[in-house]
Amino acid sequence: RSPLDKVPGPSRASFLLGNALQISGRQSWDFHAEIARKYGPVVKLHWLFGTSALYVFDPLTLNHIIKDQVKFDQPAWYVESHRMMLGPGLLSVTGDTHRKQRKMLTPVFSAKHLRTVVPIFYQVTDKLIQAISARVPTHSESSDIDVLGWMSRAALELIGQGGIGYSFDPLVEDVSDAYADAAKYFVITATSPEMIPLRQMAPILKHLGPSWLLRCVMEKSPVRLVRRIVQITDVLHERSLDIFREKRAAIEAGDDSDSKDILSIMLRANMAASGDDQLPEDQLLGQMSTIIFAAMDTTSNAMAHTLQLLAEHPQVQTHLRREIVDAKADGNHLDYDQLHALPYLDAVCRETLRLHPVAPMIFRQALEDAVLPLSHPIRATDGTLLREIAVPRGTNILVSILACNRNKALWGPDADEWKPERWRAPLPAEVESAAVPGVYSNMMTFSGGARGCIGFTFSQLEMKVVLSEMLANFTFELSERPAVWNLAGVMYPTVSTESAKQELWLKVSKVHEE
Ligand code: HEM
Repeated sequence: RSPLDKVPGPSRASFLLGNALQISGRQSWDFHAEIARKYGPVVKLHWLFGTSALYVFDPLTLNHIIKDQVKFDQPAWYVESHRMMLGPGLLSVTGDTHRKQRKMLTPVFSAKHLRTVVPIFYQVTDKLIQAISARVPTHSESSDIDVLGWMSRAALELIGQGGIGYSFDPLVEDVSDAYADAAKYFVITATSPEMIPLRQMAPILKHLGPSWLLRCVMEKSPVRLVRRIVQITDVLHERSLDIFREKRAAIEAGDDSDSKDILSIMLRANMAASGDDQLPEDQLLGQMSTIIFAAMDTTSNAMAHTLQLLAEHPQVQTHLRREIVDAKADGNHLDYDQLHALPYLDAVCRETLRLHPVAPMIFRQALEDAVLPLSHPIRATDGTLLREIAVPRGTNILVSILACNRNKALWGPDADEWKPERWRAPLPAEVESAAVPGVYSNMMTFSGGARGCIGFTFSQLEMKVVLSEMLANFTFELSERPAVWNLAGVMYPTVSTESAKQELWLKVSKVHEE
């Protein structure tokens, strides 16, 4: 028996998998909405292999979970499986090593540094615009374009050039690159619902023996997804190693003293660090794959989603284009400050990331017995009132970013609607007083605390550069091909609930000069 048994929640759907597939299935949006509505902001779920988990979006409870990395951190299965796939980067280290890595990387994401990356972002975005223009031949007609495909290519190139100083894709021509292909399939494969039960094995597999033995087992696995992940991570690792060695040699030879990409800055900072603060080679390498993994699909899907919403709301699109075109009066690129001073662009980005948080839920585990407070008491299954919940060590916690961002008690009855205007007025008092522990605008989209998204300012800048140029050059309308969003570690669009191919089609035409 567990103290969690008193917490209300849905009944078990499967003996072995509990509610895990219901909560992580591609079309589990209704299940999320239903349990949030029916049971409130703390819900007990039946989890894998007969265990229990908590599904949480109560802001006070989240504060205790997100801000206390000693008591609550990412679960062992999450950390170990990331380590197997990406190496020891930020997502797969804990404790002091995590703190040391954050200390080294944080300055790279400062506003001071990001200003220097803006020209790199525009070089990439100009090519993106050129490439799409070539596919929208006349001024009077529109073309059906897979905007997700283009946003993904651009996002890889932006993190390639801005993150590791490497070009994967010229954009203006179609070339096939093994790394770009592998990167495209990595996130969807690694975060698919089918992988969640498999990834739980990682802490056990770690003790199987030497890494070559583990590799042999994975390569021969009867599960196709596991074999696929081995192939993908091999490609990612080999190329990362080549780039890393080339870059390090250049820096050591003094040929790369002013490159602005994250990797160069990290390598230079590492060389300058004192013995204790220095990171070993495997951690620097792990960082490269982690940053690319964390940066790519998240931002590209957010940008594609924004374009889809603008196609669905033509008036918002027109208003936003007007704001951008007016600011670009002389036709030049908008600089860092000008981009951040555009109120409507900011409102559109915030509202999209609120309603459609790209990573809809994240995992935590209680590392020791703990007591979690609740904003409001809840009625337990035995009829008593619960003001706090005793959480046994090892309990899995699903932080519902989705439910927190759509919480009607905070955002009001229209919380499920996309309304950029809500950011043009003071936010509801309930939002302000809830003190949601997210790093971004009272939302959990980028999480918070010591594990909050380190790249959120990078991502914001990327979105604003790309969206401002896309809107200045093109108009977007809905295509006949539907866009179906699927829930996963990183949500993604397909044309149907059956299709596995990530794509999002819109009718794109050139903006008419007035
Ligand atoms: C719309 C875009 C993005 C969203 C919604 C997003 C969201 C998140 C979330 C929710 C986490 C917390 C994960 C957890 O605790 O389990 C996270 C972590 C992280 N993100 Fe992002 N992210 C985005 C873009 C980026 C970009 C562009 C980068 C890098 C340039 C990045 C790098 C990272 C890293 C390295 C971590 C791990 C931090 C740590 O554990 O210390 N992300 N992100």
